[in-house]
Amino acid sequence: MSETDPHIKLSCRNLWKVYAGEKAPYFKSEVDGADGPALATRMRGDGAIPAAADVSFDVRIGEIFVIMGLSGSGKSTVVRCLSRLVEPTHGEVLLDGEDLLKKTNHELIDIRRHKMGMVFQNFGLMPHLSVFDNIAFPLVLQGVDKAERIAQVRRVIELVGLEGRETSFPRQLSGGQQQRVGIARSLAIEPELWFLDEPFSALDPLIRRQMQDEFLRIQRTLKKSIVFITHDFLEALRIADRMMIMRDGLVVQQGTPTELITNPADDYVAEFTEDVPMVRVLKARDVLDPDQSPAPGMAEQDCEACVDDILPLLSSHKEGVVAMRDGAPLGVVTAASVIAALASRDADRGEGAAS
Ligand SMILES: Nc1ncnc2c1ncn2[C@@H]1O[C@H](COP(=O)(O)OP(=O)(O)OP(=O)(O)O)[C@@H](O)[C@H]1O
Repeated sequence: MSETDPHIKLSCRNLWKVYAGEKAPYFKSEVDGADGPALATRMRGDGAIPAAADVSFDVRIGEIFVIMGLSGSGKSTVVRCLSRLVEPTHGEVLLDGEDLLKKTNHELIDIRRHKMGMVFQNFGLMPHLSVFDNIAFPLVLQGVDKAERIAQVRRVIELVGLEGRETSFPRQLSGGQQQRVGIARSLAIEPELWFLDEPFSALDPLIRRQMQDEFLRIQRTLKKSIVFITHDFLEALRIADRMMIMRDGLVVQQGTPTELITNPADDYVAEFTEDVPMVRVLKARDVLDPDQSPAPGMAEQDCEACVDDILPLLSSHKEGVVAMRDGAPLGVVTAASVIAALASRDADRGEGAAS
């Protein structure tokens, strides 16, 4: 059972959120063991909105779990249900095996204040407070004493690279800087669970990419358990350990970004992934020629490296690059082996989407 699995931080089980439920009430007995898609269709027919319909997934400790889907597919609803900012209609949300839906309001506030960090697309900063005070705010709510507060705010300001801007007000900062404040503020309480709802979508592409790098750097240090919403598959590809695609409140597919790209469940998933360049998906281990033996002096690269990262090496090492796993050669990547693999994967992808 997932709730006893020590690797799982958060487990969302058969979660439903039905809006307009007062017009068309749906009770526990109806959703228990129901066929999610069929019941969601019936609800819509009755004028209700099943914004989350039988949603189940796990977030493992230290992983980045990405939720994607078109506008209105239910991503924000699900994430808000995880912290009960939106009250679920039915289901279980297990944090370290304990059901948040069974907590009292008082217990919930305490869990949110001490265990959950949230970052939103519109930054959500308080305009009348300085950078320092914005970041300190959740610590004030927690009742952390002044000396500890100052030390902690300084720590997170350094972590996100905002030294020197402590006395600025949000209006004096660029979008990227404002989001750094949002990130620092959410990290100040050292949350175990970190929810990010399209945190970078308001930023221009260059800053967005820098912020993704920063985010990954911070995550390598802090190893939080993260739920991250995005519209952008390339962003998901860069950051996700695993991901989930939603449509009309339902989960369409879950897997690693590579699994979704190479084996999309349907056309909806395939459309999200169609612009993704395969050189950023395929790894050395996917494109090597296992029959070619490494020659002495050949360049080496880890078998998990992206083709995108190997191509520059291949241009200066025409004889090929040895793909290594745990210090042993797996095979040789050559220009010909890369081209052959790309051609066959593109063909597979075409078939997957068409079927
Ligand atoms: N308070 C509410 N009352 C009624 N319906 C709502 C409410 N909040 C959300 N919905 C509906 O629930 C569905 C899912 O909305 P949600 O905001 O979760 O989608 P989303 O995937 O996060 O969209 P976006 O990417 O645009 O933020 C939509 O049909 C929306 O209109």
